[in-house]
Amino acid sequence: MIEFQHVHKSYNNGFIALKDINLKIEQGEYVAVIGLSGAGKSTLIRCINRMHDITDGSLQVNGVEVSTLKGQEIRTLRRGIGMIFQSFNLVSRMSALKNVLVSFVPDMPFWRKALGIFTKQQKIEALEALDQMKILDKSFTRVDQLSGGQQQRVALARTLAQKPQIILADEPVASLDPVTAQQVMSDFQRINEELNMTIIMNIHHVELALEYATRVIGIRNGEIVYDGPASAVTENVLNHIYNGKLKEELTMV
Ligand SMILES: Nc1ncnc2c1ncn2[C@@H]1O[C@H](COP(=O)(O)OP(=O)(O)OP(=O)(O)O)[C@@H](O)[C@H]1O
Repeated sequence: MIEFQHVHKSYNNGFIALKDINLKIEQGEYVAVIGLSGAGKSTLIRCINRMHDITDGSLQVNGVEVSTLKGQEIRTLRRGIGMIFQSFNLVSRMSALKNVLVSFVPDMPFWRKALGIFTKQQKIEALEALDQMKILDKSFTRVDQLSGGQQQRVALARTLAQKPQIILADEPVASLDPVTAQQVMSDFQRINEELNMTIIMNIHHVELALEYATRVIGIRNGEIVYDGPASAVTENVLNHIYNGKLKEELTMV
Protein backbone atom coordinates (compact mmCIF):
# COMPACT_ATOMS: atom_id res chain seq x y z
CA MET A 1 0.00 0.00 0.00
CA ILE A 2 1.08 3.57 -0.68
CA GLU A 3 0.00 6.10 1.90
CA PHE A 4 0.40 9.89 1.82
CA GLN A 5 -0.41 11.68 5.08
CA HIS A 6 -0.45 15.48 5.07
CA VAL A 7 2.27 15.58 2.41
CA HIS A 8 3.58 18.98 1.35
CA LYS A 9 6.20 19.63 -1.27
CA SER A 10 7.91 22.94 -2.00
CA TYR A 11 10.67 23.35 -4.53
CA ASN A 12 13.92 25.17 -3.70
CA ASN A 13 12.60 28.39 -5.20
CA GLY A 14 9.76 28.32 -2.65
CA PHE A 15 7.06 27.18 -5.08
CA ILE A 16 4.52 24.98 -3.28
CA ALA A 17 3.74 22.11 -5.65
CA LEU A 18 1.79 19.80 -3.29
CA LYS A 19 -0.47 20.89 -0.45
CA ASP A 20 -1.72 18.55 2.28
CA ILE A 21 -1.98 15.41 0.18
CA ASN A 22 -3.77 12.51 1.89
CA LEU A 23 -4.08 9.29 -0.10
CA LYS A 24 -4.18 5.53 0.31
CA ILE A 25 -3.54 3.39 -2.75
CA GLU A 26 -3.98 -0.37 -2.27
CA GLN A 27 -1.91 -3.02 -4.04
CA GLY A 28 -3.38 -3.75 -7.49
CA GLU A 29 -5.14 -0.44 -8.16
CA TYR A 30 -4.98 1.23 -11.58
CA VAL A 31 -4.95 4.96 -10.85
CA ALA A 32 -4.94 7.84 -13.33
CA VAL A 33 -3.76 11.23 -12.08
CA ILE A 34 -5.27 14.05 -14.09
CA GLY A 35 -5.22 17.84 -14.00
CA LEU A 36 -4.03 20.92 -15.84
CA SER A 37 -0.43 21.30 -16.90
CA GLY A 38 1.56 22.41 -13.85
CA ALA A 39 -1.06 21.13 -11.37
CA GLY A 40 1.48 18.85 -9.64
CA LYS A 41 0.87 15.42 -11.24
CA SER A 42 4.52 14.57 -11.95
CA THR A 43 5.60 15.89 -8.59
CA LEU A 44 3.04 13.65 -6.89
CA ILE A 45 4.12 10.42 -8.56
CA ARG A 46 7.85 11.21 -8.41
CA CYS A 47 7.70 11.60 -4.62
CA ILE A 48 6.68 7.91 -4.39
CA ASN A 49 10.08 6.63 -5.59
CA ARG A 50 12.04 9.54 -4.08
CA MET A 51 12.85 11.19 -7.40
CA HIS A 52 11.55 14.18 -5.44
CA ASP A 53 11.78 14.73 -1.69
CA ILE A 54 8.69 15.72 0.24
CA THR A 55 8.98 18.78 2.47
CA ASP A 56 6.53 17.77 5.17
CA GLY A 57 4.21 14.92 6.16
CA SER A 58 4.59 11.18 5.78
CA LEU A 59 4.79 9.03 2.66
CA GLN A 60 4.89 5.25 3.16
CA VAL A 61 5.30 2.47 0.60
CA ASN A 62 4.38 -0.93 2.04
CA GLY A 63 4.92 0.40 5.55
CA VAL A 64 8.33 1.95 4.81
CA GLU A 65 8.69 5.69 5.39
CA VAL A 66 10.13 6.87 2.09
CA SER A 67 11.20 10.35 3.17
CA THR A 68 13.88 9.14 5.62
CA LEU A 69 15.54 6.51 3.38
CA LYS A 70 19.20 6.93 2.48
CA GLY A 71 21.62 5.64 -0.19
CA GLN A 72 21.22 1.89 -0.65
CA GLU A 73 17.76 1.99 0.96
CA ILE A 74 16.55 4.33 -1.79
CA ARG A 75 17.97 1.97 -4.44
CA THR A 76 16.12 -0.95 -2.79
CA LEU A 77 12.88 1.06 -2.78
CA ARG A 78 13.34 1.80 -6.48
CA ARG A 79 13.91 -1.89 -7.31
CA GLY A 80 10.30 -2.49 -6.25
CA ILE A 81 8.91 0.47 -8.21
CA GLY A 82 9.12 0.48 -12.01
CA MET A 83 9.09 3.79 -13.84
CA ILE A 84 7.83 4.39 -17.37
CA PHE A 85 8.44 7.70 -19.15
CA GLN A 86 6.91 9.44 -22.16
CA SER A 87 10.23 9.21 -24.00
CA PHE A 88 10.66 5.43 -23.33
CA ASN A 89 14.26 5.96 -22.03
CA LEU A 90 15.70 3.06 -24.05
CA VAL A 91 19.22 2.75 -25.42
CA SER A 92 18.37 3.29 -29.07
CA ARG A 93 21.28 1.41 -30.67
CA MET A 94 20.75 -1.74 -28.61
CA SER A 95 18.35 -4.61 -29.28
CA ALA A 96 15.07 -4.98 -27.41
CA LEU A 97 16.55 -7.94 -25.51
CA LYS A 98 19.66 -6.02 -24.41
CA ASN A 99 17.48 -3.13 -23.26
CA VAL A 100 15.52 -5.53 -21.04
CA LEU A 101 18.71 -7.17 -19.74
CA VAL A 102 19.84 -3.73 -18.57
CA SER A 103 17.26 -4.01 -15.77
CA PHE A 104 19.43 -6.73 -14.15
CA VAL A 105 22.62 -4.66 -14.08
CA PRO A 106 22.15 -3.02 -10.63
CA ASP A 107 22.05 -6.46 -8.95
CA MET A 108 25.04 -7.95 -10.79
CA PRO A 109 28.51 -8.48 -9.33
CA PHE A 110 31.09 -5.96 -10.54
CA TRP A 111 32.97 -8.34 -12.86
CA ARG A 112 29.78 -9.40 -14.67
CA LYS A 113 28.75 -5.74 -15.01
CA ALA A 114 32.17 -4.86 -16.41
CA LEU A 115 32.13 -7.69 -18.94
CA GLY A 116 28.41 -7.38 -19.71
CA ILE A 117 27.90 -11.09 -19.05
CA PHE A 118 24.32 -12.07 -18.31
CA THR A 119 23.35 -15.48 -16.93
CA LYS A 120 21.16 -17.95 -18.81
CA GLN A 121 18.42 -17.38 -16.20
CA GLN A 122 18.55 -13.60 -16.77
CA LYS A 123 18.27 -14.10 -20.53
CA ILE A 124 15.28 -16.42 -20.04
CA GLU A 125 13.59 -13.90 -17.73
CA ALA A 126 14.22 -11.06 -20.20
CA LEU A 127 12.74 -13.10 -23.06
CA GLU A 128 9.75 -14.01 -20.85
CA ALA A 129 9.15 -10.31 -20.15
CA LEU A 130 9.27 -9.54 -23.89
CA ASP A 131 6.85 -12.43 -24.47
CA GLN A 132 4.52 -11.10 -21.76
CA MET A 133 4.45 -7.80 -23.67
CA LYS A 134 3.78 -9.71 -26.93
CA ILE A 135 6.96 -8.42 -28.53
CA LEU A 136 9.15 -11.53 -28.39
CA ASP A 137 9.54 -11.53 -32.19
CA LYS A 138 11.37 -8.18 -31.94
CA SER A 139 13.90 -9.37 -29.33
CA PHE A 140 16.89 -8.99 -31.63
CA THR A 141 15.74 -5.82 -33.41
CA ARG A 142 17.45 -2.53 -32.53
CA VAL A 143 14.91 -0.41 -30.69
CA ASP A 144 15.43 2.58 -32.98
CA GLN A 145 13.90 0.42 -35.71
CA LEU A 146 10.71 -0.14 -33.69
CA SER A 147 7.54 1.97 -33.69
CA GLY A 148 6.72 4.19 -30.70
CA GLY A 149 4.17 1.68 -29.39
CA GLN A 150 6.65 -1.19 -29.74
CA GLN A 151 9.32 0.85 -27.94
CA GLN A 152 6.93 1.54 -25.07
CA ARG A 153 6.27 -2.24 -24.87
CA VAL A 154 10.03 -2.86 -24.64
CA ALA A 155 10.18 -0.26 -21.85
CA LEU A 156 7.32 -2.08 -20.09
CA ALA A 157 9.09 -5.44 -20.57
CA ARG A 158 12.24 -3.95 -19.02
CA THR A 159 10.18 -2.79 -16.05
CA LEU A 160 8.42 -6.18 -15.74
CA ALA A 161 11.77 -8.02 -15.71
CA GLN A 162 12.59 -6.00 -12.61
CA LYS A 163 9.49 -7.67 -11.00
CA PRO A 164 8.19 -4.51 -9.31
CA GLN A 165 5.00 -4.33 -7.26
CA ILE A 166 4.26 -0.80 -8.40
CA ILE A 167 4.62 0.92 -11.78
CA LEU A 168 4.72 4.72 -11.99
CA ALA A 169 4.04 6.01 -15.48
CA ASP A 170 4.66 9.65 -16.35
CA GLU A 171 2.67 10.51 -19.49
CA PRO A 172 3.37 7.08 -21.07
CA VAL A 173 1.15 7.62 -24.12
CA ALA A 174 1.75 11.32 -24.73
CA SER A 175 3.96 10.79 -27.78
CA LEU A 176 1.89 7.99 -29.35
CA ASP A 177 -0.83 8.14 -32.01
CA PRO A 178 -4.40 7.51 -30.73
CA VAL A 179 -4.57 3.86 -31.82
CA THR A 180 -1.18 2.96 -30.35
CA ALA A 181 -2.02 4.92 -27.20
CA GLN A 182 -5.12 2.70 -26.76
CA GLN A 183 -2.98 -0.42 -27.18
CA VAL A 184 -0.43 0.73 -24.62
CA MET A 185 -3.22 1.64 -22.17
CA SER A 186 -4.65 -1.85 -22.55
CA ASP A 187 -1.13 -3.31 -22.02
CA PHE A 188 -1.07 -1.51 -18.67
CA GLN A 189 -4.55 -2.86 -17.94
CA ARG A 190 -3.43 -6.42 -18.69
CA ILE A 191 -0.36 -6.09 -16.44
CA ASN A 192 -2.56 -4.65 -13.71
CA GLU A 193 -5.16 -7.41 -13.92
CA GLU A 194 -2.91 -10.41 -14.57
CA LEU A 195 -0.05 -9.53 -12.22
CA ASN A 196 -1.96 -7.44 -9.64
CA MET A 197 0.58 -4.67 -10.11
CA THR A 198 -0.31 -1.20 -8.88
CA ILE A 199 -0.29 1.29 -11.76
CA ILE A 200 -0.18 5.03 -11.08
CA MET A 201 -0.22 7.07 -14.24
CA ASN A 202 -0.14 10.77 -15.10
CA ILE A 203 -2.14 11.33 -18.21
CA HIS A 204 -3.46 14.26 -20.23
CA HIS A 205 -5.86 12.15 -22.33
CA VAL A 206 -8.95 12.27 -20.15
CA GLU A 207 -10.96 9.82 -22.28
CA LEU A 208 -8.22 7.20 -22.03
CA ALA A 209 -7.90 7.76 -18.29
CA LEU A 210 -11.63 7.21 -17.80
CA GLU A 211 -11.74 4.20 -20.11
CA TYR A 212 -8.84 2.24 -18.61
CA ALA A 213 -8.12 3.35 -15.05
CA THR A 214 -10.40 2.26 -12.23
CA ARG A 215 -9.64 5.19 -9.94
CA VAL A 216 -9.07 8.83 -10.84
CA ILE A 217 -7.23 11.41 -8.77
CA GLY A 218 -7.80 14.98 -9.90
CA ILE A 219 -5.20 17.59 -8.92
CA ARG A 220 -5.61 21.34 -9.09
CA ASN A 221 -2.92 23.77 -7.95
CA GLY A 222 -1.21 21.06 -5.88
CA GLU A 223 -4.37 19.89 -4.12
CA ILE A 224 -6.49 16.78 -4.59
CA VAL A 225 -9.90 17.99 -5.70
CA TYR A 226 -11.31 14.61 -6.79
CA ASP A 227 -10.53 11.06 -5.72
CA GLY A 228 -12.94 8.35 -6.73
CA PRO A 229 -13.96 5.74 -9.28
CA ALA A 230 -13.38 6.57 -12.94
CA SER A 231 -17.01 5.56 -13.54
CA ALA A 232 -18.22 8.41 -11.28
CA VAL A 233 -16.35 11.19 -13.10
CA THR A 234 -18.93 13.54 -14.60
CA GLU A 235 -18.53 16.66 -16.71
CA ASN A 236 -18.98 18.75 -13.55
CA VAL A 237 -16.15 16.86 -11.86
CA LEU A 238 -13.89 17.45 -14.88
CA ASN A 239 -14.76 21.16 -14.91
CA HIS A 240 -13.82 21.32 -11.26
CA ILE A 241 -10.49 19.52 -11.78
CA TYR A 242 -9.62 21.54 -14.87
CA ASN A 243 -10.91 24.82 -13.47
CA GLY A 244 -13.29 25.11 -16.45
CA LYS A 245 -10.37 24.86 -18.90
CA LEU A 246 -10.78 21.26 -20.06
CA LYS A 247 -11.38 22.24 -23.70
CA GLU A 248 -8.12 24.28 -23.78
CA GLU A 249 -6.27 21.33 -22.24
CA LEU A 250 -7.67 18.91 -24.81
CA THR A 251 -6.57 21.06 -27.73
CA MET A 252 -3.01 20.94 -26.38
CA VAL A 253 -2.68 17.11 -26.36
N1 LIG B 1 12.43 21.81 -10.03
C1 LIG B 1 11.44 22.67 -9.89
N2 LIG B 1 11.64 23.87 -9.32
C2 LIG B 1 10.63 24.75 -9.15
N3 LIG B 1 9.35 24.53 -9.55
C3 LIG B 1 9.10 23.35 -10.14
C4 LIG B 1 10.12 22.37 -10.35
N4 LIG B 1 9.55 21.31 -10.98
C5 LIG B 1 8.25 21.62 -11.15
N5 LIG B 1 7.98 22.85 -10.65
C6 LIG B 1 6.68 23.52 -10.64
O1 LIG B 1 5.79 22.74 -9.86
C7 LIG B 1 4.49 22.73 -10.46
C8 LIG B 1 4.03 21.32 -10.67
O2 LIG B 1 4.86 20.72 -11.66
P1 LIG B 1 4.57 19.26 -12.20
O3 LIG B 1 5.63 18.94 -13.19
O4 LIG B 1 4.38 18.34 -11.05
O5 LIG B 1 3.17 19.49 -12.93
P2 LIG B 1 2.35 18.53 -13.89
O6 LIG B 1 0.93 18.58 -13.42
O7 LIG B 1 2.99 17.19 -13.95
O8 LIG B 1 2.49 19.31 -15.26
P3 LIG B 1 2.60 18.74 -16.78
O9 LIG B 1 1.28 18.10 -17.05
O10 LIG B 1 2.83 19.96 -17.59
O11 LIG B 1 3.74 17.76 -16.79
C9 LIG B 1 4.60 23.55 -11.76
O12 LIG B 1 4.11 24.83 -11.52
C10 LIG B 1 6.07 23.59 -12.03
O13 LIG B 1 6.45 24.77 -12.69
